[in-house]
Amino acid sequence: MEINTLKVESSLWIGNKRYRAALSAWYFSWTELDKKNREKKTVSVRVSEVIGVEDGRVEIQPQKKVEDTDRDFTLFYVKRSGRGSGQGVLWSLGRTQFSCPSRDLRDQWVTQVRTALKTHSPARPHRLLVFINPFGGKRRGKQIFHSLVAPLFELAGISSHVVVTERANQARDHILKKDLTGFDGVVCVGGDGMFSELLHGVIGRTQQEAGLSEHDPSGVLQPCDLHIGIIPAGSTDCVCFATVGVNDPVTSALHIIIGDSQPLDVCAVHHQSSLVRYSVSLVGYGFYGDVLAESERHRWMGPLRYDYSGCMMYLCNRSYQGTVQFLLADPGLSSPRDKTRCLSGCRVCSESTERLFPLSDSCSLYSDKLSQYSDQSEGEWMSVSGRFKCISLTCMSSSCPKSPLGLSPSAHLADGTGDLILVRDTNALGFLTYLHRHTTSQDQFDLPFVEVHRVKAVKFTLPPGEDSGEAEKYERSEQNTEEEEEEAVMEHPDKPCVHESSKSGSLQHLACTAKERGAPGKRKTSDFLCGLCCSKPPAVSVWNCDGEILPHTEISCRVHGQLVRLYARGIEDEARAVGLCEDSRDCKGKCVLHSR
Ligand SMILES: Nc1ncnc2c1ncn2[C@@H]1O[C@H](COP(=O)(O)OP(=O)(O)OP(=O)(O)O)[C@@H](O)[C@H]1O
Ligand SMILES: CCCCCCCCCCCCC/C=C/[C@@H](O)[C@H](CO)NC(=O)CCCCC
Ligand SMILES: [Ca+2]
Repeated sequence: MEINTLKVESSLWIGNKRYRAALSAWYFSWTELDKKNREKKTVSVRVSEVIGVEDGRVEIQPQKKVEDTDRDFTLFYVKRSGRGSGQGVLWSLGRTQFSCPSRDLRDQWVTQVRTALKTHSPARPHRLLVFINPFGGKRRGKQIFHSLVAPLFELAGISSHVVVTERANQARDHILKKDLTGFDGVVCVGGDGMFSELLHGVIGRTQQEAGLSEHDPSGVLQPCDLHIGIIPAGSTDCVCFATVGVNDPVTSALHIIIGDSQPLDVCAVHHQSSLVRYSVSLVGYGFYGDVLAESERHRWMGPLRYDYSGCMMYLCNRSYQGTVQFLLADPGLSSPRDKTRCLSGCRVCSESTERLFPLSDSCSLYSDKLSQYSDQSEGEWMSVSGRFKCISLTCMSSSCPKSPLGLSPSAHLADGTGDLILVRDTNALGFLTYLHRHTTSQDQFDLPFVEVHRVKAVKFTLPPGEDSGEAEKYERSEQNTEEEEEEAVMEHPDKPCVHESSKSGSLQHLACTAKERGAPGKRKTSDFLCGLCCSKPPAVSVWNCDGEILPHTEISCRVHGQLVRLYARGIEDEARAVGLCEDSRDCKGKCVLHSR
C-alpha cells in the first residue's frame, strides 16, 4: 500500500473479483482487474459523497447488521438512482464491501478514508437540532425520521437532538430563545409550514445576535450561518422540491450529511414599518390567497384540501383591483423569460454571490452586505394598476409535484431577485389555460393577460376609496354568505347570480337565480358552489405567504439575496452531476457550492 498525503492505493477484493483501489483527496475509486491484471471498468466515488466507512461487513437496511470479519471494511456513499418523479436526481445509500489481504491493511484503509473525510469534506454537520411535526402532511413525520433518516445520521456519526413539536411555532420559538451552542444546523421533518418556522427562527436569531432590527423595510439583514435542512413530510414540500428537485427523505438526509450548502433568497414582507413575515416560495394575492383561505376550512382533507379548494376558487372566477409597484432588477443579468433553469452550480447565482458579497470572507459578510444597498441607486419604481386574477412574487421557481417547473421556471434560488407575475383579469378559459400550463412545459407567460418581471422589491396598494380592506374584512365577507343569500332570495327572487352578471360571464353553467338556488338551509349539495361563489364577491383578497394568510393587504416586499443557507445543492442535472465542482480546483472556489 502506498500512502502519502494525497494517495492510498492497493489491491482489494469485492466478492471473488480483484480490484485496484485508490483513494485521493477527491475520489475513492476501484478498477476491476482481469486474470492478466488488465484493467476493466472503474467505479469512482467522490470523497465529498462518502457517507461513512465501517470495519467488517455491515448492512444498515432493513436493519443494522455487522459481521465483524477482520480483513473487511464497508464503504457507504451517495448513489444516484434515477430521476424519481421530479426534475432532480434521487439519491440512495450505496454500499460496497471490500476484503483486504491483511487486517493491518484494512485498518489503514479505514483510517485513511476517515482522515480524507475530515480533511477534504470539512463542511459536514456533527450535531443537528431536529424538529418533527407529527401532524404535517400525512402525519408520517416521526416514522419517516426514525426509519429512514436516523439510521443514516448515525452511520455518518451525526448526533441529533430531536424535538417532536406539541404546538405550532414551537420550533421557531426554540430557535429564537434556546441555547444553540454546538449545533451546526437545524432540520425540520414536515412541510413548508415547518420550514417557515425554522426560517423565521434562524433569521430572527441571527438579527438579534447582530443587533439589527427586522422592522425597517429598507434595512439590511445579516446573512445566517446556521444551516437549515428539510426532510420532506408535508403536503406540498415546495421548498424541498425546488431546492433538491425531488421530495424524498433519503435524498434530503444524504444532502444534509455531506454538508451541501445552497444559499437562498428571502423576501421580507412589511406592512408600514413592521415586519409581517419572510417568504421564499410565494407571496400571492387573489387566486392563491383565496385557495389558501378556502383550504384552511378543509384541513381535515389533508393534502387534498388544496386540490379541492383550487377547483372551488377557480369556479368562483374572482378578480381584484389594486396597484402593484415594483423595482426592476438589472435586466442585463438574467430574465424570467430567458428559458434557462437554475441548476446545481448555477452561473447566475455564483456571479450574484460575487455581486452581493464583493471580496467576501466569512468574517466580513455584514459589512459586505451593506454594499448591496449603499453602492447601488435603487432604480425607478414601475407601476401597474388594474384588476388581477392573481399577483404572485416568488424568490425561486417554486416547483412542486403539482407543477414540476414551477410558478416561474427560470427563477434563480440565489440571485438576489424575485419574479413578479401579474395575471390580469381574464375569462375563465384564459385563466384555466394559465393554470394548466403550470403542469406542462408550455410557457405560462406567453399569454396576453400575463406579465412577468424580475424584481428587487414590490409594493401593493388598494385602489383609492377602497377602505383599509385588511384580512379580517375578507373573513367577514366570507362569513356573511348565508345572511346575504337569504336576503337575496327574499328581496330579489329573480336576480341573476353574481357570476351571470359579472363582466366575463363565462361561467354560464353556474348561472342561476336566487330563487332557483333556494334559501341556504334548503339547499342541495349541488347548490353548494353557488353558495360559495354567488354571494357578493369580496372586493379584497388575502395574501398567501408561503402557506400562511397575512393579516394585512397593503404590503411592501424586498428580496434579501442569499439570506439563508440550506443543506442542498440546487437541482442536479444528471449530465452535469458527474464531475461538477466536487473538485474546487475546477471551479476555483467560484461555484455556488464552494464560494463561501
Ligand atoms: N405539534 C403541532 N401541532 C399543531 N401544529 C403544528 C405542530 N407542529 C407544527 N405545527 C404547524 O403546522 C403547520 C403545518 O405543518 P407542516 O408544514 O409540517 O405540514 P403540512 O401539512 O405540509 O402543511 P403545509 O401546507 O404548510 O405544507 C405549520 O405551519 C406548523 O407551524
Ligand atoms: C388545471 C390544472 C391546474 C393546476 C394548477 C397548478 C398550479 C400549481 C402552482 C404551484 C404553486 C405553488 C406555490 C407554493 C406555495 C407554497 O408556498 C404554499 C405552502 O406549501 N402552498 C400553498 O399555499 C398551497 C396553495 C397551492 C395552490 C395550488
Ligand atoms: Ca431569486
